[in-house]
Parts: sequence; structure tokens; C-alpha cells
Amino acid sequence: MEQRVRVAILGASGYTGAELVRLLSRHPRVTLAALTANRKAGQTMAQVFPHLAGLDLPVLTTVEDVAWEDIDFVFCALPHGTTQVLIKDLLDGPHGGRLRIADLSADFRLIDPEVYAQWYGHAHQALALQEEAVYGLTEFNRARIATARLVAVPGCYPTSAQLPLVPLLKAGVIEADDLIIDSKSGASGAGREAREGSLHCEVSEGVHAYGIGAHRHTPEIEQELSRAAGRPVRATFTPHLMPMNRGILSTIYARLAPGADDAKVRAVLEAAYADEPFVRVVPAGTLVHTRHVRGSNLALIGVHADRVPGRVILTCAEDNLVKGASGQAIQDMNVMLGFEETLGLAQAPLFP
Ligand SMILES: NC(=O)C1=CN([C@@H]2O[C@H](COP(=O)(O)OP(=O)(O)OC[C@H]3O[C@@H](n4cnc5c(N)ncnc54)[C@H](OP(=O)(O)O)[C@@H]3O)[C@@H](O)[C@H]2O)C=CC1
Ligand SMILES: CC(=O)N[C@@H](CCC(=O)OP(=O)(O)O)C(=O)O
Repeated sequence: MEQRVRVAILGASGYTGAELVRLLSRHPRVTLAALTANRKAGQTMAQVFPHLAGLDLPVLTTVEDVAWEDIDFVFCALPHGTTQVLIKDLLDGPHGGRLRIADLSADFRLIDPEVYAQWYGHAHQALALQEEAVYGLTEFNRARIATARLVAVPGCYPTSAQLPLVPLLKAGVIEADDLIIDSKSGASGAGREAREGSLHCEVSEGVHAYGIGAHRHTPEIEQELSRAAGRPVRATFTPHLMPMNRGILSTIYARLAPGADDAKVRAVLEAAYADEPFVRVVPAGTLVHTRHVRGSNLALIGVHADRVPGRVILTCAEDNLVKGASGQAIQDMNVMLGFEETLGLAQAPLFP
């Protein structure tokens, strides 16, 4: 029988942690050996998340109480800012030599320490690890992810922007200096701790933009799009909070490069994702919908002609908690450990 890896999930009492537990509980090569929480340490997962009550799971402990000698792989699903020092201590500690980590927070995604300090309001506290970490959008970075010790799992919004835009910038069929990314997210994107602002009566029956011109995912989006384009990319990014639980829909407006049209854009994206298990370009005339990805690791991309000459409209739908976070992290783990990339992630979306 094939050996299983022993996994710790730090922050298992949060939304992305619970989603990791849900998906990994059916992963054929994983044993969930440790689950941690902060305020909820000492409780069972069934107490915190009754929907997971049927699973045989370890009790939630603090990070300090994990038997690290027993752990091979760590998913870190803690608030950004709290993560960098904790991961540094873990990797510098007595068991650091064998641990490999997928970090879901924003702590290791930005390459430039000055950009990090500017957008996150403090100097990074683990600079060497920030430099070492590999950006974990699997579709574009498999070789480096495979050998990484620390993978920075992309942000939910940046994933929905990069999947349509990276192949187009690489192919030079859209211009790099005129991108508008208009994104909508479900309230689970703010995490379970968010409370105020995420209460039903504050999210339902209304929509609002936030972080306008100033959202911390902007530098992550620009960093990765610039890498793809081979030159600096500036993008206008505006997120919106939607009255729904899960899902992100990004609508992207781009200017076509000379000689390109929407058919060319579609052909580039179809070729880029022809062999990808989790990214689909929907047929012309079909609309992408957050309902069509819910609970799955899929991202759907739509390509639409714009009646304004020289422009194209792209849409991308994903589940923020799956391809936007926990599913993406598992996809990275599968690559890091040499497993088949789809293990634990093959479930179809939940509809309606
Ligand atoms: N929600 C989403 O769609 C996405 C989230 N992310 C990122 O993933 C990470 C987790 O997000 P999410 O699951 O939504 O957050 P939640 O607020 O739902 O969960 C946070 C978790 O961290 C624990 N925690 C909080 N503070 C500390 C601390 N000081 N020390 C140890 N543990 C602590 C909480 O424990 P307790 O419950 O006991 O307080 C809980 O388990 C964040 O960095 C987030 O930005 C990334 C992509 C998408
Ligand atoms: C709806 C909502 O509030 N979404 C979050 C993004 C969640 C996420 O992915 O943030 P990380 O960069 O920390 O991973 C926000 O706008 O901050």
C-alpha cells in the first residue's frame, strides 16, 4: 500500500481550514494528523463545524501543541501577518528540515520587500523566506512548485485575474497597459472572523465596491501579470462584496494588440488550457457563472467580443474557497509531493 503523508492544518477552525479538511478527508494519500485553532483550541471539529461531524478527525489544538515530529506537510490557513514569523520558527525549528508548507495567507506572495511593506503596512519579518517562497498558481509554475519547500498560495482575486490574462499577455494578443479587472466576491472571502461587515443583514440585498484603487491584491496581480508580459503591467482592480456565500466572478476589459481579435484571444486561451484539468474555456455564447464552479476546483473562462472596436471582454468564475484558496493549495501539495495533480480534487461542482 502507498504511504500516506501526515498533514497539519493550521487554522482548521476557519473557512479555508474547514474546506481543506473537507477535501483532504477524501484524499487517498493524506492522513489528517493535526488541526489547530486559536480561540477554538480544545474543541472538536464537529463542535465548530457540524457539517464535518461524520469525519474521524483530531481535536483542535494550539499550534504549540502539535507533535511536529509526526508531521510531513503543513497547510497554513492563518490571517496574514501572523503567518510569517510562525512559519519561520517552524522551518528554523528542530523538525524544519523535513517540513514542506503551503501557505494560504498573503505573507509570501509579494517578491519585493518594499512593495510588501507599502501595501501591508509593516516590514516583512522573514525576508529570506519571502525570497525563497514559490508562487503557487500551479498552471503556470509547476516545475518550481515541485521542488519548493514553501509555496505561497495565490490570493482569490488574483487567481481569477491571472487565469484569463497570463496566457494572453504571454502571447502578446492584448496590451499590457490598459487592463480593468472588475471582481465580485462572496462574503466567505472575508473569513469567519470578519463578522462586522459580513453579517447577513449587511451583505444581503445590496452590493458595494470596496478597496477602490487601494486593494492589497493589486500589487500581487501586477507582479504576476508583469512576470507574464515581460514588462511592467499596471491594472485597475476593483473588488465588490456580493450577497452570496461563495464564488468570485471577475469581468476583465482589455485592449487588443494590433492584428488581434476576440477569435484569436479565444484560440490562445483554448490552446493554453487544452490539457488543464481545472481550467475550462467555455464555448462561445455560453456564460460563466459562480454557480457552475461551487465546491469544485474549477475555473471557467469566457471570451466575449466588445462592440467597442479594439477591445475584448473576459470573464472568469471560481469558488474563492476552492480554486481561490484550499483547492489550489491541495493542487500545489500534489505537485510538491509528486502525486497526481487531481487527487482529492476531482469532485463536480454543487448545483443549484
Ligand atoms: N476566505 C477566503 O476566500 C480566502 C482566504 N485566504 C487566506 O487564508 C487565510 C485564512 O482565511 P480564512 O480561513 O478565510 O480565515 P478565518 O477567519 O475563517 O479563519 C482564521 C483561522 O486562523 C485562526 N487564527 C486567528 N488568529 C490566530 C492566531 N493569532 N494564532 C493562531 N491561529 C489564529 C483562527 O482560529 P479561531 O477560529 O480559533 O479563532 C481560524 O482557525 C487568510 O490569510 C486569508 O486571507 C486566501 C484565499 C481565499
Ligand atoms: C470578500 C473579501 O473580503 N475578500 C478578501 C480577500 C480574501 C483573500 O483571498 O485574501 P488573502 O490575500 O488574504 O488571501 C479581501 O478583500 O480582503
